Amino acid sequence: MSTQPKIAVHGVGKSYDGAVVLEGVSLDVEAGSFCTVVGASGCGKSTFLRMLLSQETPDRGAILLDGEPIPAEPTEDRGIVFQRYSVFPHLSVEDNLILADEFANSPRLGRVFGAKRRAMRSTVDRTLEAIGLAGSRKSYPSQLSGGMQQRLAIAQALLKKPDVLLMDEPFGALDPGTRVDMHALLLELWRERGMTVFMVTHDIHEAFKLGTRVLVFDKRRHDPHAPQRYGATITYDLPLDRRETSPVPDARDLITTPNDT
Ligand SMILES: Nc1ncnc2c1ncn2[C@@H]1O[C@H](COP(=O)(O)OP(=O)(O)OP(=O)(O)O)[C@@H](O)[C@H]1O
Repeated sequence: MSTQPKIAVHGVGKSYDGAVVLEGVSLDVEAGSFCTVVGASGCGKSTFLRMLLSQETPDRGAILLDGEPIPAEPTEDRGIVFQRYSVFPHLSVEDNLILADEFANSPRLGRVFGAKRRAMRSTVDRTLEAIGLAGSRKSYPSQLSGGMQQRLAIAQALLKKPDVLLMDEPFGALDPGTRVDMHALLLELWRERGMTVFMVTHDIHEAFKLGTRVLVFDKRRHDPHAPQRYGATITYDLPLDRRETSPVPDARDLITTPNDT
């Protein structure tokens, strides 16, 4: 069995206009991991995610995907879900999912026919049931609640069957009840598909509930006279045994503030 990590990050750093955002970020992630990413606002979590998607390039260091340098452009095998719904407003619920599935099955043409099309219809039907939108299949996104739109966005990303799913606060705008439903759906699909997931969240309980590994981003060094001099890195990398209920630490013990140093 190969022990090659799915994603390997070696000494990655990133600055914007002279301000260091990330420095010395290194980690190996095995396929099928569910990494949750937490840290103070503005510490570079989204920047890190955008680098994994190739929407952003590191200034230094390297990122490897399956042992090879990560492709320079975003690719279909790396799906992304943002906090705000990224669905097509001019397509119905059903057509949004059909389009995602067509691209997964025929990335060049975006169209499938015959038996493949019938199989795709049944996948879309099952997905509509799973996300509780079967009764709204003909509705347009503007006719759905925020929670329903976000469920559609997540289902759309999952139907593309990405190898690596990148999620930036995907549940941030949802009410607590819908959040719990979406957690269950995401965990079910993650287990079924064996995807490698990175999810940024501000909710430490969500991080510990969903993750098999919690990554805490924070600054190791602070210069009070030049706050932009140092960037954040991974200060805690906490593997979780999901068979046990791990106690959730107090976030204040994990994330320091400049006054702590
Ligand atoms: N394209 C860009 N150009 C200039 N500065 C940027 C750019 N993208 C991010 N930044 C800066 O980098 C820093 C980190 O931003 P990032 O969005 O990665 O943080 P974050 O940890 O995800 O924050 P939040 O939790 O508030 O979403 C911020 O100071 C931000 O202003």
